[in-house]
Amino acid sequence: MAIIEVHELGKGYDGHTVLDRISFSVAEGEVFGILGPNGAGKTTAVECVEGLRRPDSGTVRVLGLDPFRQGPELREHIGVQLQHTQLPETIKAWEALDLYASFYDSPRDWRALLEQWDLADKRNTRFAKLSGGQKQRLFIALALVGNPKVTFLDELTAGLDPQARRATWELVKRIRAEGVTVVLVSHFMDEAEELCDRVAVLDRGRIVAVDSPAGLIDGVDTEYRMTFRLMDANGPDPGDLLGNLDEVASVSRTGDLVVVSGRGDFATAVTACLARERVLVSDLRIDKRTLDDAFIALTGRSLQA
Ligand SMILES: Nc1ncnc2c1ncn2[C@@H]1O[C@H](COP(=O)(O)OP(=O)(O)OP(=O)(O)O)[C@@H](O)[C@H]1O
Repeated sequence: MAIIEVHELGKGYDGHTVLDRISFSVAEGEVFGILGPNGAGKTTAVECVEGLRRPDSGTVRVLGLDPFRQGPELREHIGVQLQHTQLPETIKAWEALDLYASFYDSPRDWRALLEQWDLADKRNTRFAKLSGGQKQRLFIALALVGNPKVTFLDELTAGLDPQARRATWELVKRIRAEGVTVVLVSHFMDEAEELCDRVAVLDRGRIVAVDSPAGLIDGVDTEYRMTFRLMDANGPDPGDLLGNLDEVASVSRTGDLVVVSGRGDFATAVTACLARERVLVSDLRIDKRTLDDAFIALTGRSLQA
């Protein structure tokens, strides 16, 4: 069952279109990613769905409610972690939870949330004195205190170091395991690949694909990419040698660096050909396609650029 339905949602600022009639739906219980580069319109889209911004056109329904017109009713059932959530520096962890709980008719017991998110010994610690990871867990607890059916997490891991990001991913998996639908806004491919059941790829205000991460990767016409350096830059041209192999889709060269993409028994075919032609190479690396490759295939540019 769809818990969120977005149909032809349009939004612009000062005559400039930011969302160009986007449509997607989110099923109950899934982790749904909205993925795109900075400025693609992700926050605008999600804030229209949360009822925080008024769409110019189209319809949005969350749990059957219109977020803008039925905001107060809807907010009883959603949990939101905004991109730039802040709390007063001196508020204690328990006070923040108690305050947020007071906004809802049937909140969860925040004492249990403190336990669950490993903050029990920090209940009297002021917000400013919490570590980055503890603040992150407190924000998640705050997003869950209203006992939501859907929670929105916007750039949850921006600014965190790799270890803290991975720890946060585990938290998202825990939210999902509790049966809460998660809408995750991110510009990190690896995060979406790890966490999302389905992803909407947003680029310049348009949705260019909605699929599972594996489905998006399958859509890329090549499976592997090999890079290597030529030890003799004046030797035979690798494009001529490799370009005719059935397994090879493309060959590009910049100086002594060669990038070859292909599918099937690609690595064997390429290395056998190089050996046969006595082409010596170094720094050889083979990568399997990732969501980033799918994004490049869909939009013509990298998300990480
Ligand atoms: N309130 C506003 N008034 C005017 N322009 C805005 C407003 N909010 C966003 N924009 C513009 O709309 C575009 C999309 O912004 P939005 O924050 O939705 O993108 P985003 O994909 O979430 O980007 P980021 O990852 O950088 O947050 C940007 O060009 C931004 O400058």
